[in-house]
Amino acid sequence: MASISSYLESLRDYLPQEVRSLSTEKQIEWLSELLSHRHRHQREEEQQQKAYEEARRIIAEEYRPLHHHLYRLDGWKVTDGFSEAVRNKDIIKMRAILNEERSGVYTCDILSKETCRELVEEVHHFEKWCKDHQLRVNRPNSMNKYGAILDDFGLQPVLDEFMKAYIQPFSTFLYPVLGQDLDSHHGFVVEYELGKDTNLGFHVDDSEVTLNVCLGDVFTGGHLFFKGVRCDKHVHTAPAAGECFDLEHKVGMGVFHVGRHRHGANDLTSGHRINLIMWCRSSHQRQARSCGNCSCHSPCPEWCGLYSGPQHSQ
Ligand SMILES: O=C(O)CCC(=O)C(=O)O
Ligand SMILES: [Fe+2]
Repeated sequence: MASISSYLESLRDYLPQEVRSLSTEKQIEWLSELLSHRHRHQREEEQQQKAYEEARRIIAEEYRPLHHHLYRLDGWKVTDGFSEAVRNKDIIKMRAILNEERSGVYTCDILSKETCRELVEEVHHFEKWCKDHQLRVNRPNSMNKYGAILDDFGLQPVLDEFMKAYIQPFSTFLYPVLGQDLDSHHGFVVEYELGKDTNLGFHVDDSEVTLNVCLGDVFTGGHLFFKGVRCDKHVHTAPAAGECFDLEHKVGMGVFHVGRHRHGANDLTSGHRINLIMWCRSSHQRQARSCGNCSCHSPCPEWCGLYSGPQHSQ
């Protein structure tokens, strides 16, 4: 008991105010509850991870694609302008096919209608297969109850190739800091329909650069909204009026933006919208930004909308 008390003494400054005023016994009770909650949570996470890996194993062994050619890059039809610009990494041609909607957000026609339709069919085929095999479809992230992770059913290699062949050439010159050295991705679709998910809250992506391509369908509303690029330190600050704008989707059209460009999706008012999202990441960028185990001392970087000149980290 004596040693626990001395532990408690050393922890005192880190305990919440309301716990500090409790008796030693109550403090011990509070701490053991906290620890067992933490253990339960950890066990649940481990079990979920195991189940996820097992599901991926079954999918890899048993899932039969609907459109086999989508699993090879040459099976994806991109628009002529896009493929021509990218083929020779011709910056003038790449610039020419891009529309800069507002600072840092670019659009261009990327995927043919046929590839968009086939991707939607493949996702629905996979979801039906999961249902028939009583497997849970993993959702892209905590914000979506619908949609699917494309990397889960065999599209990871082709999406990696897509990132290297098509996204990297654009991001290299569009985003001189964050757009370099993309080396991994999270590829998924988001899906909206009345009665299901209808919008997406304000957030930043876990990516250096994001490509968002509208695959379908027929819908109204659901515009993307943007509210300025921010670093970790400034992510909760108010946007300036000039940083706020909406962007309408069009089937086949892709939107490039940095992951730290705060955004979301407005309410869908009718129909069905499904978009392909590639969160492209750079381990090199992440390492360069990290500050030991935390980001609290990192100075505000130049790409942040609130950058105000060089500062000294302390
Ligand atoms: O609904 C959309 O098109 C945006 C999706 C998005 O921002 C995301 O999944 O990170
Ligand atoms: Fe996003």
